[in-house]
Amino acid sequence: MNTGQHIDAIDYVPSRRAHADIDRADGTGLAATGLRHAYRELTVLDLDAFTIAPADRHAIIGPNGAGKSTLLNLLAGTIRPTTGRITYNGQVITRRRAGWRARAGISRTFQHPTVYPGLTVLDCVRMGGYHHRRNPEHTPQEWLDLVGLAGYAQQVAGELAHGHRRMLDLAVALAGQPRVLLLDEPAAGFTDTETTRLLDILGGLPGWMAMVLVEHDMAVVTALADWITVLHHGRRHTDGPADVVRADPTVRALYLGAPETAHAAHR
Ligand SMILES: Nc1ncnc2c1ncn2[C@@H]1O[C@H](COP(=O)(O)OP(=O)(O)OP(=O)(O)O)[C@@H](O)[C@H]1O
Repeated sequence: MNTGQHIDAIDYVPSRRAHADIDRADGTGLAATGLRHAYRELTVLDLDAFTIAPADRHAIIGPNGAGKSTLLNLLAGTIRPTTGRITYNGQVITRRRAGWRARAGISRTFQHPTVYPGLTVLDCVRMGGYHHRRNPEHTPQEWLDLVGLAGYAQQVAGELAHGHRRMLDLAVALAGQPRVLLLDEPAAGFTDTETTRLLDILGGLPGWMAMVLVEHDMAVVTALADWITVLHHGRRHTDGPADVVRADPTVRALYLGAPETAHAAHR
């Protein structure tokens, strides 16, 4: 066990979500065991287990630097764990790169969207769905319609405003026809109108699509998630059904601050 200074600050808490959840789903789903990530000697994430079964809507919350994006990056394959194992539908994918995982059904959006800035909006979505080009569920234009960018198809992606760029990032991820959608602060920097639109879009996605949501905005978490994991200094502070975690006095005191919103804790 690593003894990095970050991690020692909080007790180890086993997940309330058993690996039986994956078994219940006939072995399908995304599962990590003994997942640890360190930068040099500093461990920034240390989780015994983390599982996503089909149709799960799972939010990861916690203060800045808690390890939320690190966990998402490990699941997406953007970074590799220092130790631990990740499986997807029973297959070990720990060393698989992000592109391989996207083709296998694990797509993600970014905290800072990195859409192909020189391509048109439409071509970005074509790229996102490239591996399904012979048998797409929807055309690129239909994905743009869904996210409200129908009128921007021929615009250069790098010239989009922040909110539109985020929506494009989502369309690119969806064009990959994910079974697991990883969302890194999808509502960050959005106006209330854009957040409402985002919630409509995400709430309208097929029920079988699993979602892992890193988000500071508790209104978004409440609208989308049925399960919450609270990370603190890289460890699971607690997890459980969304309403139970939101009512937990320690979570409220440590993280939520003012009722109903986490924004205050992050500003
Ligand atoms: N490339 C890196 N090199 C060194 N330390 C890093 C690196 N990336 C992240 N960290 C550290 O890892 C810890 C976890 O970072 P991470 O981005 O996962 O936190 P987070 O919970 O997503 O935070 P936020 O809410 O601010 O996005 C932080 O202490 C951060 O400074």
